[in-house]
Amino acid sequence: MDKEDLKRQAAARALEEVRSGMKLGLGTGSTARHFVELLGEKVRGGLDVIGVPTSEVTRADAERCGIRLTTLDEIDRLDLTVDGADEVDTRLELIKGGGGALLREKIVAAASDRMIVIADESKWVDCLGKFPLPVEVIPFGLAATRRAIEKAFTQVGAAGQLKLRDGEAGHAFVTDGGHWIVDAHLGRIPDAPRLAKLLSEIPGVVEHGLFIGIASTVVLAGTEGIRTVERA
Ligand SMILES: O=C(CO)[C@H](O)[C@H](O)COP(=O)(O)O
Repeated sequence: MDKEDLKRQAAARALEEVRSGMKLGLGTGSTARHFVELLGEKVRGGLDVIGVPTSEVTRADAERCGIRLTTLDEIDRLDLTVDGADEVDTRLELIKGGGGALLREKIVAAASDRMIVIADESKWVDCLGKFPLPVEVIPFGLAATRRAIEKAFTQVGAAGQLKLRDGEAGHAFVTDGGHWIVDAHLGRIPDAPRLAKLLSEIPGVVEHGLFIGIASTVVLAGTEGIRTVERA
């Protein structure tokens, strides 16, 4: 079974949690896209839901699939967000933002009663940090912001290279919010909750890819089957 099959299986399991009338956060990335496609099939079969997309790419996918969309300005809370992740640890702390949508993903997940993370089992780790940690930054004063980010890493005993994410034609990658992303190649993040707090205090940092205490459930699809882990 290839990875896309596993991602789709995880997405299908999460879909079992969706009921008519729900307001849903729609994640970004290849695994979340499977969920959007499967949800679209249900919607075409009569399921009545409304979604808030976490990126322009997901907005386009959802529209193509016939899913009704709204915004967080028009509705209050969401019942459920289903999204992928780049890494998940045993405390259900996440690294997200490989696809560059971390800011909207975090806003949407935080506005949801539940967040289900869907992933293939390769995303499950003992310690976060092998996947480069995305940090969304304001272009103004980038060098100063980078220094502050590096200081935060030192404070938690982490170290590694910070690389500005490349976009098209030699330009920096630009997020849906018009910001840049620096990816931190740390290898290991010893204290993710503390690092999350420190990064949030840096003025030039818009958001970071550490999702702490946000995911309620992780659905992991592997060759042995599907495993569901709930946050303690
Ligand atoms: O955080 C994300 C996008 O910003 C994605 O959820 C994350 O990168 C996982 O993507 P994929 O399902 O393609 O592995």
